[in-house]
Amino acid sequence: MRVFNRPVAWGGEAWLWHCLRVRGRWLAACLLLLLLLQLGMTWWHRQRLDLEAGQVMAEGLAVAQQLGASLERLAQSEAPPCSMEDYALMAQILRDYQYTADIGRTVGDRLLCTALRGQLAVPIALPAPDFRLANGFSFLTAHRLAPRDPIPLDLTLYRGGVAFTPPLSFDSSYLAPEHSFYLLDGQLRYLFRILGKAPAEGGAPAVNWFTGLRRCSADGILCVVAQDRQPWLYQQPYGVAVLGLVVLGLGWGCLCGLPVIPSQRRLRVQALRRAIFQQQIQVWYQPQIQMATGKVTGFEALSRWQSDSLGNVPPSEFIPLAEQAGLIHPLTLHVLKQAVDQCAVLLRRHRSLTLSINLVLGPALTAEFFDKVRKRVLSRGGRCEQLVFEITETSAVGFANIQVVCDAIKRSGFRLSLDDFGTGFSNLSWLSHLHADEIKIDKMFIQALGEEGVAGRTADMLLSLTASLPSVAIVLEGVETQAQVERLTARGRHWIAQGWYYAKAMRSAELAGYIAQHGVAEGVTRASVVCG
Ligand SMILES: Nc1nc2c(ncn2[C@@H]2O[C@@H]3COP(=O)(O)O[C@H]4[C@@H](O)[C@H](n5cnc6c(=O)[nH]c(N)nc65)O[C@@H]4COP(=O)(O)O[C@H]3[C@H]2O)c(=O)[nH]1
Repeated sequence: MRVFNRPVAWGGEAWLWHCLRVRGRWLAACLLLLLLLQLGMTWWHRQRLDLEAGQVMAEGLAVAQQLGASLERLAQSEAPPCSMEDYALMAQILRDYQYTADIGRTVGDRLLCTALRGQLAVPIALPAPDFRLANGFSFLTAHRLAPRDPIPLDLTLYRGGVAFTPPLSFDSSYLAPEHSFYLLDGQLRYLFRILGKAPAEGGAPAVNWFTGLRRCSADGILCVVAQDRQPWLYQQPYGVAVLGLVVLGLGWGCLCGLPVIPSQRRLRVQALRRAIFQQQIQVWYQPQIQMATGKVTGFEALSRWQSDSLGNVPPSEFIPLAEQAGLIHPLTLHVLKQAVDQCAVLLRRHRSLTLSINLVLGPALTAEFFDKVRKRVLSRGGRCEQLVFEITETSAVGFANIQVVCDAIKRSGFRLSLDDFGTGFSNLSWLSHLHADEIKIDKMFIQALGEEGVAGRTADMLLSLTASLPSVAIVLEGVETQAQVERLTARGRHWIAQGWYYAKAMRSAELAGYIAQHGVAEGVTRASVVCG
């Protein structure tokens, strides 16, 4: 009997509900944090863009003001167009206003002269303006006056005067965004300046709210669009979605103890559960031998797990795992059924043979449980006294609990064996209180036999003690060598040995052959309890 650990009901569904119920507010907090972070970053980003848009707006307004003032001055002149006086004024204006590249006179849609070109031999017909403002100003963007002009100029027309400015002075919206950028603060930005086009009139490029902004002057004459050329992840809607998922995943995973990534242990428990319920756990049998005669008295059922994914897992690993994961009772049931069924013929044929089963103490080991086992044994033609339940004293579980289970075992007519005797917390009073039919001396003592030191002396003491228990069968575990056998038989007690010297655990098919070869010890079984 091993320690019965509290079963851990921790399936996928339970975990999900646990996370939702217990961790729901943490997840909400994560999302809120993400939202605040996003809002904060966007606010900070727009503040910077706003500042830059303000600078460009100031420049644009300066251009607009100078253009307006220069053309206003020309319009107020009384000098006849293209007269000497007029040229003098135009030259003065060119000097006064840095943004004005040239200035000229028009009549109707024809350009007659400019300050730099002088009187044109043939007046140039100007195309219709691109746009007009209510205040009488109209604009022509990127216009070449003559086919051989090196660059197109922007033209502003006002009451018989025309001012020439370099291209993009008041409208760069006709350029593709990737061609229109400024280098500000070492960062590449799109900056559009639209002079003379109120946003309502169209023409302003569409702005992604996350990556850019548009500012227009109060009179709507100048608009500036500032936009990041290489937006950050957090500025893009899909980026926000990705960030959201990452934060959600991390929050969920961390706060729920990362069960998303199944631990090695979880994987092992899952594999073990499958193995038990799909009956992949095999039961092997290790013979128990009457040392005096070398004949078989019985055999112990031992679980073997050859897992597809984990390979051969020894019982020392999967039995404790089954206990911790609450799977030990299903495992016991499986072993019991398989063993009783596989050994039915042997047990029927040899009434003195016993079948030993390991038990782990737990609440499922009730009188009803043993009653069901009893019925199964009887239905297969066996006898209750042929079944030995081994309990281990390795834990300080309440003695009262142990006694209840032991009483149920005895009342059902089965035999009771104290396994690994000497290693646990029990004291000798257990022997009298539990009415054990058998004691199994742990292999630790057998292997220490003859040694100097505590283990050797304890082994000696335990073996001497057995002499005072004539009605209890003594099974010596872990007998491995000829020397051990000789030493033990020399002590003159008819012990039963279970060890590799005689045989290792084997399949049921091999067991029949082994028994046939070595014979069955008669009359070893003690009290014959009638159970059915
Ligand atoms: N070094 C050495 N070892 C020997 C020798 N002779 C036998 N053994 C090993 O000693 C163990 C005896 O079983 P146990 O004391 O009940 O100890 C068992 C038992 O407590 C537990 N166990 C095994 N199968 C089951 C099971 O189906 N149910 C439960 N509850 N426990 C089981 O796992 C323990 C270990 O089982 P196994 O690995 O099969 O190890 C077995 C057996 O293979 C020997 O000469 N030398």
